[in-house]
Amino acid sequence: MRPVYRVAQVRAAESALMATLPPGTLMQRAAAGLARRCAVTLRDQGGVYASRVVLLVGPGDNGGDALYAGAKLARQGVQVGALLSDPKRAHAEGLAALRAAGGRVLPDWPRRIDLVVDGLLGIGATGALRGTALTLAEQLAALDPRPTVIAVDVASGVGVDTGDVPGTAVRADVTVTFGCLKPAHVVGPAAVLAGQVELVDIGIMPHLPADPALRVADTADLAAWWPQPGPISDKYTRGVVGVATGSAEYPGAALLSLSGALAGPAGLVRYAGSAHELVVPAHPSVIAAPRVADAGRVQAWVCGSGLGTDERAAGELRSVLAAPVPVLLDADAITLLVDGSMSGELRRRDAPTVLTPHDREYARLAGEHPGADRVAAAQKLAAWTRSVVLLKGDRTVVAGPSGEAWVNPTGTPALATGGTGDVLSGLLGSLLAGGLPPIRAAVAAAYAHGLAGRLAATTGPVTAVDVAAALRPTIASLTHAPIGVAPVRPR
Ligand SMILES: NC(=O)C1=CN([C@@H]2O[C@H](COP(=O)(O)OP(=O)(O)OC[C@H]3O[C@@H](n4cnc5c(N)ncnc54)[C@H](OP(=O)(O)O)[C@@H]3O)[C@@H](O)[C@H]2O)[C@@H](O)CC1
Ligand SMILES: Nc1ncnc2c1ncn2[C@@H]1O[C@H](COP(=O)(O)OP(=O)(O)O)[C@@H](O)[C@H]1O
Repeated sequence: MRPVYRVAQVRAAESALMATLPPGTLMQRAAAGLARRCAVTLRDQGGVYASRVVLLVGPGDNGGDALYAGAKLARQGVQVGALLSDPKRAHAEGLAALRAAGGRVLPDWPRRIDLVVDGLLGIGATGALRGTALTLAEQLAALDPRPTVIAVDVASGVGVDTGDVPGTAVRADVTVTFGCLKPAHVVGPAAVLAGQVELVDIGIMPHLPADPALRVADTADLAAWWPQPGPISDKYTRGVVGVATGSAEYPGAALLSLSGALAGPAGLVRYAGSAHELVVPAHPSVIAAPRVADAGRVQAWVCGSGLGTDERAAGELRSVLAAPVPVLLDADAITLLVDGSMSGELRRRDAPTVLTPHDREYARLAGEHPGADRVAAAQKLAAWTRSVVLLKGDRTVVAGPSGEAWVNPTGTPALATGGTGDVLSGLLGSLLAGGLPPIRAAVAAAYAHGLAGRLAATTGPVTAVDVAAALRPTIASLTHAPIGVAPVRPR
């Protein structure tokens, strides 16, 4: 797990550490890491010596980092020029260091540029870019050919704590950040503008709180969490997932959510719904019944996609909500919840509930669009519904009722195609049935689903069927599941 901290947490940790160090130490550490990364990029592009670097320098310490890094590069033979957004307020010592190393302040953009270092704004940014900083960012975006851009700490113009992009912002190829990740690196449209994020350790980690604002799962988490069968497992002890999706009208939703469920760790998949005669020929291992009440015992239910919103569907949803097991609600189940008649059943549930809305479903449930702060939006709905909320998107957010929040790093636009949400819900339900706590089940499902989308995209345009098929190799590689039979050693 990689922790992510908000600006106030970072500032507090930095202050605590700075009190123990000579003034300027942290900026020197930051600038050294930044200069190292710039030199690597220049080397990859053909050479450091005599390459041309433009520093965009704002009025704060972010500009100071850029100036000191520029001074280090100038000493390695790089031609470094600085464009200042606010010359009177540019970091004076940094500027003196740049000049002493042979760098200079530029009156305008030079013609040849190998690398731009964006030091306009860092964690002191508020709102959309304005003034000369905005002009410089617009001019940068218009450069042709586009030079490589390395952002200092964050790409200028993004909402650091939210990942929102309220106006024009710099698009970076690489962001060199200091101390820890911030939300703008991992969530919302800002995450895309960050490019590849590299973390420079400046020593603040021990001063950061144990409880981060946000967490990002990694492959080690997935390997540790994914339920695995053991020698004494049977199909029931591995967990049984019930899938109440699809209908005679929308049988595809049933087939897709079942294919997601069948890729998960549950030992048995049951289906309940009016598509029951259609599902068994496609998925012979599934036990199918017409209604939830006839389906038999399960350890988790998945309900919603393709279910419809008629009386029959509402009745099935009531049966699912009444079950004392974890329940995942998606699509039509969310629509059915919106009219409020089942909100009592939802709030009274003792067993966990997971809601998986996309933005329009979120707006229907919450009465407002998720807005600029997607993490806060997911946390708010989670607290209000006492559920785990998986808010879908390019960087899917998972939040629990206690405020714990995660963001998924594996998403891909290839998943923006009909039915992939059904595959996700089936997989997530199987993880719930397999015994994973609901936040972990949601995080793990989104992670594997994103990777499966990426894998499916390597062989052409992606459909939801391709994503479901790609789940198997993805999960095998994530969980190091043994493939084949271990060789028996001759005695
Ligand atoms: N603290 C530490 O220990 C370390 C910090 N480090 C570095 O410091 C960085 C933070 O520096 P910082 O606090 O000086 O803020 P920073 O982002 O450079 O500038 C803010 C100024 O910009 C302005 N401004 C704001 N919004 C604007 C907008 N939308 N459009 C235009 N202008 C806007 C605003 O001025 P205003 O005009 O509003 O008065 C404000 O004064 C951090 O990201 C990291 O790089 C590293 O060295 C490691 C150690
Ligand atoms: N632009 C995008 N980039 C990355 N992932 C996306 C994008 N658009 C949608 N997704 C993902 O694709 C899935 C779509 O789910 P959903 O909207 O429920 O579709 P459906 O109802 O057709 O199955 C979700 O996992 C979502 O996070």
